[in-house]
Amino acid sequence: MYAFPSHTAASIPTSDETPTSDLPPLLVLRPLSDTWLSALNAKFTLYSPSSPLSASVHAALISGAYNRVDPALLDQYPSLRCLVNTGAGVNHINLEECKRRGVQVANVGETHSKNVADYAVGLLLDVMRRITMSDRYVRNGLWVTRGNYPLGSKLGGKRVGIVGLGSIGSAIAKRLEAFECKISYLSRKAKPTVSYRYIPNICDLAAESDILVVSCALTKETHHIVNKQVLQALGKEGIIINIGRGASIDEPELVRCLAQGEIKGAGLDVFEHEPNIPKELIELENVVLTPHQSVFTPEAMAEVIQICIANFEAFFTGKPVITPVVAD
Ligand SMILES: O=CC(=O)O
Repeated sequence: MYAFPSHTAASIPTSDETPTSDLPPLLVLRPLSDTWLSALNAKFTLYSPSSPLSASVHAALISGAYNRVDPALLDQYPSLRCLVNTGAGVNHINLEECKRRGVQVANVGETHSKNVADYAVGLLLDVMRRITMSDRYVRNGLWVTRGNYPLGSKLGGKRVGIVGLGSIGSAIAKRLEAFECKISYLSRKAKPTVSYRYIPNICDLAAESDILVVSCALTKETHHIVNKQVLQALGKEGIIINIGRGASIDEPELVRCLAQGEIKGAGLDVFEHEPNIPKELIELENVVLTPHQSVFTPEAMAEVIQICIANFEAFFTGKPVITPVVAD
């Protein structure tokens, strides 16, 4: 999922039982690039999970890709009081268990929202205007032998249903307003501050949309929120975009609907069992597939490092973390 290059957590110089620095100790439970390592090394003494002292460290850096934070993991590190997650989604963290054990949890707040929103619009334009498909067509020499590629559809003016109008969904809506799209949304509650239409039922939202964009957090309530009925309500001309979490869509059902022409196309950056993607999906022409990368830009990464450091600095000076995640 998170394609951070180079170092793995195991390659962090393991501080031994006699710390040689006064910098606060930090357990690193995720792979790190050189940029991360040098930024963190300047502020903290880094411990890898294999360090004999790891069980006594109070703060840890984690990521959604590698760390399911469940009672078993928390048992291994009984001294932990602060976890900072380098992403936005926290479906891999048992927040109630953290709360029960007095572990503060932070993520990176809204840092990723604009990047993810740009990417969602990019995927949508790609699917509708068939950009990747046309690229394949040209590369395969088919322009010469078969002539022009079939027309894609216009995005402007389409009805877009946004599932989850949090900071990512709102940033997507704002971008799509510029395309004169008609925006409706589903979220836990209607948002009095927005003018978009609130449709509290997902099947109704799909039935009233040409495009469904999934941008909600993955929770018990949103697991497979897009199921067979929703896809059927979206209909044969419908397009689905997912930049949230794969398991918000019933993936086998999505593949079946795409293959049988029950919906028109999909742009997917997330999947149910990453990095594994159903073979049938890969074989389909009407989809654009990318490897869970909507958050990644160098600009976002620089910001993420600063936010993670600021959270740890708050924790180590006895203050609450600055971008807390709270259990519902
Ligand atoms: O998917 C990425 C994130 O949760 O930040």
